Amino acid sequence: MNGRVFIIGLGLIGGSLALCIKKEHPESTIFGYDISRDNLKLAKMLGVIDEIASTIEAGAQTADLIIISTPVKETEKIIDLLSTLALKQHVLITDVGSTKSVVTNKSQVLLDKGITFIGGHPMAGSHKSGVSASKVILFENAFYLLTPHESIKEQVVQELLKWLQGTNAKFLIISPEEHDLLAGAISHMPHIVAASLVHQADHISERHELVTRLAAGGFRDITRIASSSPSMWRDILIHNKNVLIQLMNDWKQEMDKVLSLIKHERADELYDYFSRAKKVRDGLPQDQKGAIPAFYDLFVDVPDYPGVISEITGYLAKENISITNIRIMETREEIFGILAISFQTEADRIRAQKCIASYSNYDTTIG
Ligand SMILES: NC(=O)C1=CN([C@@H]2O[C@H](COP(=O)(O)OP(=O)(O)OC[C@H]3O[C@@H](n4cnc5c(N)ncnc54)[C@H](O)[C@@H]3O)[C@@H](O)[C@H]2O)C=CC1
Ligand SMILES: O=C(O)C(=O)Cc1ccc(O)cc1
Repeated sequence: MNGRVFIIGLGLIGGSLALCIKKEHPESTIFGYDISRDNLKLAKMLGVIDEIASTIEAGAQTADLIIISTPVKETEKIIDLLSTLALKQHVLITDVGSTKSVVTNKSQVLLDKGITFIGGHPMAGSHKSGVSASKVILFENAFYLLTPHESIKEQVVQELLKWLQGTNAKFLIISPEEHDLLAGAISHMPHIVAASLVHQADHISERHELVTRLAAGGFRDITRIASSSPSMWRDILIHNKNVLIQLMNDWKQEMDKVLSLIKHERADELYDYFSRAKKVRDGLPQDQKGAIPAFYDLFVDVPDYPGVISEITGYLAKENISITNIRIMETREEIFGILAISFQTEADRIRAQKCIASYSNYDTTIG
């Protein structure tokens, strides 16, 4: 498509969408604005945008598509500002925020003026922030939820889908309320729980220094999302307050139930509790991206000697297999092998397994 795309907020998500749109529509012009001048210059330097807009006003007025990819509280203010500007008659405005009810309610100021706004949420990302973390494949196979108001014509939704085709995401239309309940359960709650587990371990470490070292394995993996941007998550939780109050109360009740089972040593019921959770968890789809991205991990059973990482990465480099993370596990408990390597795709993991088998005698297992 040939048009002017204006991205407000050039971080991980705004930058990644810019790359996806440019890949699919090379004839379009992508220009951006960010409150941080340094970020803006970096986005231009990295080739994520074609042009810099000096202000939101300057960028918005000539745009055919406007994507608001700022923290959700800022998105509200930007929608207010956009509603005061003289925009192109057929401009399409969307956002990428992790909450949808507050933002879509706010978008009424645009709809009242005949300006189209379609709420959006690409349900993929990372605990990393900033334009330098943007990737063209970030949304591949991920769900991308859209929450158009019922007054929005199908043809306009199709136009937005066309712009966003380069994400290779799976688009679903859903109501803002349903979105917030689902995102609350599978994304917002896990972030709260991950942060709380980190706090708990941190308190214990005041008395037992060893806890930090022992926390290197599974604990580190399940609390990875506690490394996400604190300001982003502060805003998400406040926006989704009503849903989260309900979900957290349910969670507290659930914890009380488990506490009581432990206290009274109800062995059979505890077994059932874990057994039912295992069954549900084992049944989750493995070949698609959820809100919290999966990593394709491969564990390599290697002797713990200096130089082992470069030996393995050397084999992978010979076959041009890129990795996203590599680490020595500090515990052998529950996993076979001590070198954990993460890949972007399942195909890379399979190639890596074959590659390591052909260059060495090290055993590998899939995590
Ligand atoms: N990080 C993730 O994994 C995901 C985040 N989201 C949502 O995407 C949005 C952006 O998140 P990220 O890209 O991760 O954050 P980020 O921190 O990487 O980028 C946000 C950018 O917005 C800029 N910004 C802040 N206020 C601004 C304003 N008033 N005007 C212009 N620019 C402003 C910041 O300087 C920053 O460059 C958030 O609403 C978040 O809820 C959605 C899906 C995944
Ligand atoms: O891996 C992580 O840190 C995530 O949880 C990614 C993420 C963050 C926010 C979203 O609205 C959707 C996905």
